[in-house]
Amino acid sequence: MVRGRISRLSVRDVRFPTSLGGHGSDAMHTDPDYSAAYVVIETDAEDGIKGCGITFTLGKGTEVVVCAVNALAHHVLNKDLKDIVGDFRGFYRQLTSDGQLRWIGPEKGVVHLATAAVLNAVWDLWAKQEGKPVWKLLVDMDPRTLVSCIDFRYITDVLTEEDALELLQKGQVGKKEREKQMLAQGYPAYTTSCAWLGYSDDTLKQLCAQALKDGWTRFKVKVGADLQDDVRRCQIIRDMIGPEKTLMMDANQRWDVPEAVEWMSKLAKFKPLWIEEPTSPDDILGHAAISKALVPLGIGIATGEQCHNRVIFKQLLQAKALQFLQIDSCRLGSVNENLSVLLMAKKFEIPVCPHAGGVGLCELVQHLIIFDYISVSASLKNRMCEYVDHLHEHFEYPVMIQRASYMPPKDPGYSTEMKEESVKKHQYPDGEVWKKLLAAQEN
Ligand SMILES: C[C@H](O)[C@@H](O)[C@@H](O)[C@H](O)C(=O)O
Ligand SMILES: [Mg+2]
Repeated sequence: MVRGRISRLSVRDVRFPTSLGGHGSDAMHTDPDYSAAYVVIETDAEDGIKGCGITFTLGKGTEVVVCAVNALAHHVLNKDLKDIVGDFRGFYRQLTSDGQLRWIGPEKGVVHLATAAVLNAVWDLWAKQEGKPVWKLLVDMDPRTLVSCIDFRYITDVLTEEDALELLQKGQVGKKEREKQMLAQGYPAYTTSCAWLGYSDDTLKQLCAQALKDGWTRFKVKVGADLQDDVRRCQIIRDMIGPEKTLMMDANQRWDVPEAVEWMSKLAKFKPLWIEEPTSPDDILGHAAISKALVPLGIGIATGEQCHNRVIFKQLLQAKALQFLQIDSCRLGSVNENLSVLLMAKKFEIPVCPHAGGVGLCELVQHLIIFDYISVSASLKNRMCEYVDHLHEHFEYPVMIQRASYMPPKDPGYSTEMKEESVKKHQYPDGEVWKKLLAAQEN
């Protein structure tokens, strides 16, 4: 089924001026322009099918990721897709272990974001050629093939190939029923879109009222910049959603460890399910200390959107530093590395609640979490996938939300293909949208 030699790779810098409306803003990222390094790979096969992949960025710096994608391109060009996916572990290893490029990683930062964009495009291409959405490609794949996509280097002390195989084989039981359930009911979601930090109280109230009308029952609010503001905003939301609905808080790495504990003790009365990214994403023991202090107050720790790689996730799990694990489809090395993290989370019995606050992240991560439910976790307890209501109109296959749940995508691929018109308009700095904005800034 898999065909063609990769004949072309292009990468573009696509930016949306979301900062103008405060969309996506938080305590650390006060002016985010949701952006992507957008990769398209083509083959010499006659079908004309292209693979599209993104990694998520915030405006400035997208051009750096674009450079890194170009630096990785020679690993992909002129390769047969059959050879890539036939030894996907080897290919992942080749990309992440480039003897020169790994010096500016390894498996972290810009070069890893670039790896994600390239691999996301490969998964999109593979799934499109198979005529299946990525989640279904994964669900239908036999456990041995799934395991052959994973690089177990650095994680065999907690997850060996044999462990992974065993977990996936166990996951086969009841798979058909769970797939049916997903197709009928979808995967539960929560919304972050009402309560970005840059929104006024009026906007917050209006969006929250609308979200309640639309059936949302789980809400995330940004905190961390100013305690009085947090108290006021959390009070507004809690009053509006009532005591039963779920509230989460997200500080985006704003605090030191003692400050996180102190601040959250003051917000505990709003009964948050979790505090997300209370401190530096690299501080594993710091997260463990915060977790130890806050779990008795009924507050869990969630983190992962800026977790470099499977090694850090391994240590967060080993150190009991998190109660909710947030995978990211563009920060980790695509499906391959996410598979290893889903399996480690299963082993440690920690619920996975993916990160999706960005452009295209909802589109991608829905595939991973639907696969996780059907083939790995088999549980919805304490689990939900983030949703943000921004920029879906720029995608060829946008997410479908019904009754506050992600409905499994049916179109082949990874839902990553962007509308050419949108890409052209938003390309930085020459697209129509940016030409206008940059000219206005000059005047
Ligand atoms: C800058 C971005 O919008 C972040 O604030 C966002 O990803 C956030 O942390 C989230 O959890 O959705
Ligand atoms: Mg977050």
